[in-house]
Amino acid sequence: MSSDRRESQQETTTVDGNGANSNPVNSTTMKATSTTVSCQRLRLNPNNEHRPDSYEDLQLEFPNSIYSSLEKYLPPNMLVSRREEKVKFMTDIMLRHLPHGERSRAQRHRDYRQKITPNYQRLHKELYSLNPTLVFVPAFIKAINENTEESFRSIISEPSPGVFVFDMLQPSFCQMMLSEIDNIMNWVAETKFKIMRPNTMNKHGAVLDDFGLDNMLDKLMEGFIRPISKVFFNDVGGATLDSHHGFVVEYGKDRDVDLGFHVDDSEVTLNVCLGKEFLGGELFFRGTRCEKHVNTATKSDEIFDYCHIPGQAVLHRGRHRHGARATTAGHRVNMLLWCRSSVFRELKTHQKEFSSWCGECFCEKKEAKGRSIAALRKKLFKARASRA
Ligand SMILES: O=C(O)CCC(=O)C(=O)O
Ligand SMILES: [Fe+2]
Repeated sequence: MSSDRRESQQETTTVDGNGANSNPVNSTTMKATSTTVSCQRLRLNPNNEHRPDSYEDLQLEFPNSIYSSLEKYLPPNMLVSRREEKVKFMTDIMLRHLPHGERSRAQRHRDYRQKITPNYQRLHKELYSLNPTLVFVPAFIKAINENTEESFRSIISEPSPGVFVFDMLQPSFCQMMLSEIDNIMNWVAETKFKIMRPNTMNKHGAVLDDFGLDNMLDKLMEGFIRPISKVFFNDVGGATLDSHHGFVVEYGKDRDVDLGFHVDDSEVTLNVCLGKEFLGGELFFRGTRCEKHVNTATKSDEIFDYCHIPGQAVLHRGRHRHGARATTAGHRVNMLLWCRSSVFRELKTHQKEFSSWCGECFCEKKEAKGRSIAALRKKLFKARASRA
């Protein structure tokens, strides 16, 4: 049996991350604050005159941009408060609106991060804020600044439908990230701290968000991945990506070997190789499927294999079925950003068919259309025959 057939007949797994995309506010103060503000409410009509604070430099429970947007709904007495007090107030309100299970999960995750952030000593501080010229190759920055489909197409290739490939990261940035990751792994080994792994399938690797890189990765998603996804993945919420799960995976000796056939818990996945030197590790793609059709057969034109190159990014729908072959020599490190859209997830619950992106829904729709045209033809033919 060829390896392709084996993969396409394998059951596809949905890989879940720990789902978190946020950093803690001091939990002791948080509890105290929730007692004092829990009876307070947001105002119904925003104060549009108010100029919100910037929250970008803070490690927050929810995406930073939400705080700036929510601020104009604060009651008048809160509008003049210090930024930290506004953060506590808004965090408390948002937490109160999470379902109970979600709230305790968020609390546990906040406690977990609180054990890391004050103790982990960053190696390269410049990695923690996004400086485009430090991170990206010039052609990528130029295409993003122009922000047109044409400019994206000039630097991005699509070797197979729905798989977009482009040069993205500066070699010096890859080096810096690799040494920061080594530093994280050394801290984990020295402190014997049991970290959460990136997802249900990888035993190695680390969640970058948990180590303070969440703000930088949020900027990467908002400023650089969302504009591209808006053009190429509009059908899965590419224009409305609003949260992420950012992590690294490591393959080689004493690390993961390969990654089974799966779909990601994301709308759009950015997968970029950081290095180092390795053999193998190819990504294999086998067509995009909705939940109902995730285990249906692969068509020959959906088979595509991709070889990782350091600095080069692959962008694909999370529902594009894929896996990674064994890294047979050396050490491979990849950075992943699972980008999610809450709007798309909500809309999806009201839909039954996804022919704009699911290969199987598309075929079913085409076949149904073919059948109805054939039935109509037959009817017309019969009518004409009976008139003759
Ligand atoms: O190893 C790779 O490059 C693939 C990783 C991946 O698909 C994932 O983590 O979701
Ligand atoms: Fe994946």
